[in-house]
Amino acid sequence: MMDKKIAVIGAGSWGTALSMVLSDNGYNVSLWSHRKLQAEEIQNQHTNEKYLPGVVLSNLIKGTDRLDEALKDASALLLVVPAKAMRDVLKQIRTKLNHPLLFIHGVKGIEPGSFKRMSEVIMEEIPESLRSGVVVLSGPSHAEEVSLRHPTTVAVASPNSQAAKTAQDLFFNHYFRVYTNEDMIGVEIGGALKNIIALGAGMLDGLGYGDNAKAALITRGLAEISRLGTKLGAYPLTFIGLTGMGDLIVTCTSVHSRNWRAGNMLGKGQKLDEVLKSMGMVVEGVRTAEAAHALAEGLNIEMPITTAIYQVLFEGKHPKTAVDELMDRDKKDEIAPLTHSLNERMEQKH
Ligand SMILES: NC(=O)C1=CN([C@@H]2O[C@H](COP(=O)(O)OP(=O)(O)OC[C@H]3O[C@@H](n4cnc5c(N)ncnc54)[C@H](OP(=O)(O)O)[C@@H]3O)[C@@H](O)[C@H]2O)C=CC1
Ligand SMILES: O=C(CO)COP(=O)(O)O
Repeated sequence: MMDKKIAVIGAGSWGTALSMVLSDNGYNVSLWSHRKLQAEEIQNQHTNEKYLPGVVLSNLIKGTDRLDEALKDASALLLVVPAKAMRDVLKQIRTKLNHPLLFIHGVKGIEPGSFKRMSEVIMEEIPESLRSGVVVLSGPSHAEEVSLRHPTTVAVASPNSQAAKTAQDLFFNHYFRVYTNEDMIGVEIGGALKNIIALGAGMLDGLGYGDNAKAALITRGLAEISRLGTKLGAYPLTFIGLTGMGDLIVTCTSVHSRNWRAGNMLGKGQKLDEVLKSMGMVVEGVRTAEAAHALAEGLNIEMPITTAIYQVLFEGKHPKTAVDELMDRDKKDEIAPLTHSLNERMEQKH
């Protein structure tokens, strides 16, 4: 049945966990992997041991390494590949598409080089006639916990409220509660930039600092994410929601987080190259730190924490020195700069 099939593009941890949510909701899922062996494992063994060890997948989830097969008769498509692979995968999809689909993505990153959000990349690569809407799905949601069907909340955001409602209907169930949101910019920026702060949280833990430092990092990290996001056109209140504060809490405090784990190794003195080699999964915060740093410089936005993490990642600064320098900056008012960007945003709206 045409409207009962969803194509999931990207068979890592998140693509696989979201396929489970969709199959629990009764949808046939075609889970596409760019690796033949992995597609065969999903199809024949009903497992994806590398990315979600110990989990058994429903018969409704079919593995394939053929994009045309994944897209055939699907009414919606969920993109869950690393941000740096998004444009290339979309170019491949474009050549196989012959009917309009709802494009949903669950990617928390910014395109390296262009510094574009994922929805911008989708709209550039897929002609309007071949998409019935573009939606981002984001929020505090580790794949490992979703695959155990533990209570989880996310938001689906799109300026097209009908598209967001359709995505909400696809994913909503008793353990996966989905809210709609119209602020796609805020949701994409919050989801991507929290990974930088999660790297910082891991570094603090690696350095042996405690909960005070972590709470400071999360709160002041959110302040600078909001500053940049608001300048890019986001609605300020989005950042205190699930996809802002919510995702910061889960990523900065959970051992499931790859960004936290990578940061933790860096804090303990390991080098970035060896950390990334040992992870075996995507650590989006590293490239996003580069993007956020460049965007902040271009727009003249103060993002001291992002800058410090960028310097640790790419300029060899020791994490302890970065913390010391952050603490020794000039005295500041806590709220005034936020009020300023809020007022600026309100003036733009009127
Ligand atoms: N894991 C989680 O809990 C969550 C993740 N996310 C976001 O989802 C996105 C995907 O992350 P996640 O699933 O965790 O990542 P993983 O590292 O677990 O998996 C990434 C998948 O994408 C594949 N891939 C890599 N490059 C390409 C390419 N060029 N073309 C096609 N496929 C490719 C990988 O294949 P290969 O095996 O060859 O590397 C792998 O199957 C990220 O943006 C992440 O931030 C969002 C919420 C939760
Ligand atoms: O975004 C996530 C949870 O909401 C997953 O974070 P990591 O990519 O750091 O594992």
